[in-house]
Amino acid sequence: MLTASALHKKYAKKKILNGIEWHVKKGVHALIGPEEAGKSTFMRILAGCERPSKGEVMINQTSLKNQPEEYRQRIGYLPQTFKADRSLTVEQFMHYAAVLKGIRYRKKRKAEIEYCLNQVQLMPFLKFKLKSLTEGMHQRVGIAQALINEPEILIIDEPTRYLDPIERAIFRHIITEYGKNKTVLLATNKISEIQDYYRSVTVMKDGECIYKGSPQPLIGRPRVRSLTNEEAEIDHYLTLIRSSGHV
Ligand SMILES: Nc1ncnc2c1ncn2[C@@H]1O[C@H](COP(=O)(O)OP(=O)(O)OP(=O)(O)O)[C@@H](O)[C@H]1O
Repeated sequence: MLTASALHKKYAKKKILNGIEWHVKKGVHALIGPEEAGKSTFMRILAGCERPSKGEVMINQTSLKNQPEEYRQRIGYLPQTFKADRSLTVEQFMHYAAVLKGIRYRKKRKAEIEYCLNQVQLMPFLKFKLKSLTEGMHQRVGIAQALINEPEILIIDEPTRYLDPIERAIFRHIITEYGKNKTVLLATNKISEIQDYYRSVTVMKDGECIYKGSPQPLIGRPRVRSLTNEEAEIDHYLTLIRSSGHV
C-alpha cells in the first residue's frame, strides 16, 4: 500500500500541497486535476525525488523519511519532463538506468533491459541513439526505464504525452497487465484518458485531494462545449460525481 499522511509542501511561502491524506493499493489509479493543482509535486514526493515540508509517505511499513534508499528501490518513476542525454544509445541509457536501480551484474542488466524494451516494443532500436527517436519512442524509453526491476509501485506523470494512438494502445496493455499484481499511479489533466478498469481516480485541486473513488462518474461523459478549459471541465465533472452519490 502507498500512503501519504498529513502531507504538506511549500515552495518559499507558497503552499502547494495542503495536508493530503491518501492511500492506494494494487491496481491502476489515476490522479487528475487542472494545471497547477499540484499533481506533479505530489508525484515527485511519492516517487521519493523530493521531500515534503511536513508529513510522510510510506510503502507498507517503509518510510521515505527513515529508509529513503529502500523506499526508492521499490518505485519506478517517469517524470513529466523526462530528459535523457540524447547522445546516448538506447542500450547505454538503459544500462545507466539499471545501474542506478542497483543491478550490478552486466548479464542481469542485459536480461532486464531486454525484457523492459520488449514491453514497449523498442528492442529493435537498442543500438539507436536517443536523438534519432521520435518523441513517442523517447517516451517509451522513459516507460521502459521505469519498469526496470519490476517495481512494486509504478508512477507515471502524463503517460500518453507524445504517444500516438498505437503507442497509447501498447501503453494501456502494459499498465493493465502491470496493475494486476502491482500498483500503478498515472497523472493526467485529461478526463478523456480515464478508463473504466482503473481501480480509483483521485481528483486534485489547489493542493488537495477533493475526491477519491470509482472512475465511473467520469467515464463516457460527453465533453461539454461551453466549458472553455480543463479546470471548468473538472468542476463540471465534480458536480456530476456529487450528484451521482459517490461522495
Ligand atoms: N520547484 C518548484 N519551485 C517553485 N514552485 C514550484 C516548483 N514546482 C512546482 N511549483 C509550483 O507548484 C504549483 C503546482 O505545480 P505542479 O507542477 O505540481 O502542478 P500540476 O498539477 O502537475 O500541473 P500541470 O498539470 O500543469 O503539470 C505551480 O504553481 C508551480 O508553479
